Order: sequence, then C-alpha cells, then structure tokens
Amino acid sequence: MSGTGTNETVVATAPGGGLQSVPTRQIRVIGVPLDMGASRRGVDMGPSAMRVAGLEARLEALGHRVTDGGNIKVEVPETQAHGAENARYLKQIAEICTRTADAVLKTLEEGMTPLVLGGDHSIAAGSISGVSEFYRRRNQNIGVVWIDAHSDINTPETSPSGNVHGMPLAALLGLGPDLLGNIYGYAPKILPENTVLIGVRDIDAAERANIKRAGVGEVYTMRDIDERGMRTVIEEALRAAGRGTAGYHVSLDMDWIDPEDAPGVGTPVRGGATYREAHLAMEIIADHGRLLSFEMVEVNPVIDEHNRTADLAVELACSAFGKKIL
Ligand SMILES: NC(=[NH2+])NCCC[C@H](N)C(=O)O
Ligand SMILES: [Mn+2]
Ligand SMILES: [Mn+2]
Repeated sequence: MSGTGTNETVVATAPGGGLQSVPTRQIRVIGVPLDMGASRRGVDMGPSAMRVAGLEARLEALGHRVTDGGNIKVEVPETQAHGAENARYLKQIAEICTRTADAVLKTLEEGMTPLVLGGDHSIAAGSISGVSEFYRRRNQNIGVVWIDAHSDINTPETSPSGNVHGMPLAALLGLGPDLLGNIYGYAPKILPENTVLIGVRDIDAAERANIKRAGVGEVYTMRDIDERGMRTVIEEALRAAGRGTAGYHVSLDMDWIDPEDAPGVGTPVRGGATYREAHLAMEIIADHGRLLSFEMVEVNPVIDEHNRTADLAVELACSAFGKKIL
C-alpha cells in the first residue's frame, strides 16, 4: 500500500493524441454538497458542476484510475435549525465533516488519493482531519497548502459573519470552534509551521491576530506573488509544507483566482491569480510529487457563466495531477 496512492509511471495517450508520462494514481472522488457554511447559497451544487465538466474522464485521459465515491450525505438547510448566530449550522457542519473525514481516511487506507469536491470551505475541516488521522496512526505529520483569497482562520468569537466557511483553518490549528476541530477527539490536527497560505488578499483584522497567535508558518499574499512571481512563491511554500511531513494536502478555494476567470465562486474578491499563474502553481505541485490529497471548494454554479468556473477547476485538477503540454 502506498500512502500517496502513486504507482509506476506509465505513458498515457493524451486527448489530441500526444503522449505524456505521469505517475498513475488511483483517485477517488468524494463530493460534499454543503452550503450551510456560507451565506450566499449555491456552492452545494459545486460537486455536480465539476462532474458535469468531465472531471473523471479528463483525469482518466492522463492515465489515472478514477472512481467516484459519490456524495457525502448532507442535509438541506431548509430542514435544519441554524443554532447560534456566531457560527450558523456548526453542529450539522461538524457532523458532515466527520463523515467526510471518515471517507477520506478510508480512501487513504485503500491506497487511493482522495479528490474532494466542495461545497463551501468548511468541509476542509473534515477532509484534512481524515488525512491527518491517517498519517497520525503512522506517526507522521502532514502539511497543508491553503490556496485562497481568504485565510479562513476566524473563530465564532472573531467572525464578522458567523459563516463557518471562514473558520476551518482556525479549527484545524486548534483555535476552535472545538466541535469542528476535535474530530477523532483531539486537536490540533496540523502544525502551524507546515501550514502555508497562498494568494490571500482579504483578511479580517481579528484573523491577522489569529494567524500570529497560531504561528502559521508562511503566508504569501497576492503582493508576494506580484513581486516575487508565482514560481518562487509556490516553491518556497511547498518546501515549508513538506518539511518533515509525509507530504501535503492541497486545499484550493476557487476564489483564489481572479473573478475574471472564476466568476462562479461564493465570495469573489478582485485581484486574484491569473489563469496562467494558477496552472503554473498546480504544475509545480505535480512536479514535486508530494501531494497526499486534493480538494476544490466554493464553486458556485448559481452565479457562474456556462459552468466555466467548474471547468477551470477541472483543468486545474488535471494540472495538479500531472497534465503536461509536452
Ligand atoms: N471560504 C470562504 N470563502 N471564506 C470567506 C470568509 C470571509 C470572511 N473572512 C468571514 O469569515 O466571513
Ligand atoms: Mn476559503
Ligand atoms: Mn475564499
């Protein structure tokens, strides 16, 4: 059994007839159609939109074996009470994250690479708990590469919105909320020095303090990418996430990308990564070969244009899983 789900390199026939070699993986797709963590509705349709964009076939065209594990059971908010205003639906989200963690853990135990489709970003508290638990049982830590316009490091006490999708990183680092951070009965799940943020451009004042308090290793803002270039930033970030760890989980919030190219996201913020920068980051992740699991979140078909944000998400997954031009 291989922890990263990577097997021998094969030569696959790429669409268009080109040949390329990629390390083959067995990938399991796990959908989490959750939008209770956000105030704008619609990201619950994200998993469907990415499947419709051809996720499975396009990854298989690279030589991977892909199976779809279906969706995690998620209640619709219309049937639920939202509970405390400072963290709406926290109880339901924590249950859904626990189911997600179990599915991710099982996928790794079966030697496959989890590919998790959100859903709002609160699901990362589940997926990352699953990866972290798998490696904890093998006495190893994991890194987290959090690629996002936001830092998602609020707690119920600091959140300006009460939206739980602004809290998963705080939960994973042990700042709370406990219900989300204590899946499998312990916290924190990840080490701050192996946690990196890339692409941030919209941080709340209290989040700044939380980043310091948690001691997050490296934070790369859009300005860092502008000044130093995507290549330098991503390589430095991957080094930090990979230092002394089994490898890293990549959590890709599609609002990282500029709304010009990714209009269909829950919380758009101007000034994001370009199409090429986004691909380059994913290509370098593939080259480094230390990806343990991958997730794409916050695709919102309700405000997308002909599914192009979902299509871009699928393109980026292909780059992260080794697609090459030549
Ligand atoms: N995953 C996201 N899109 N998060 C946006 C969070 C926005 C804001 N910082 C909040 O906590 O409400
Ligand atoms: Mn996010
Ligand atoms: Mn975001």
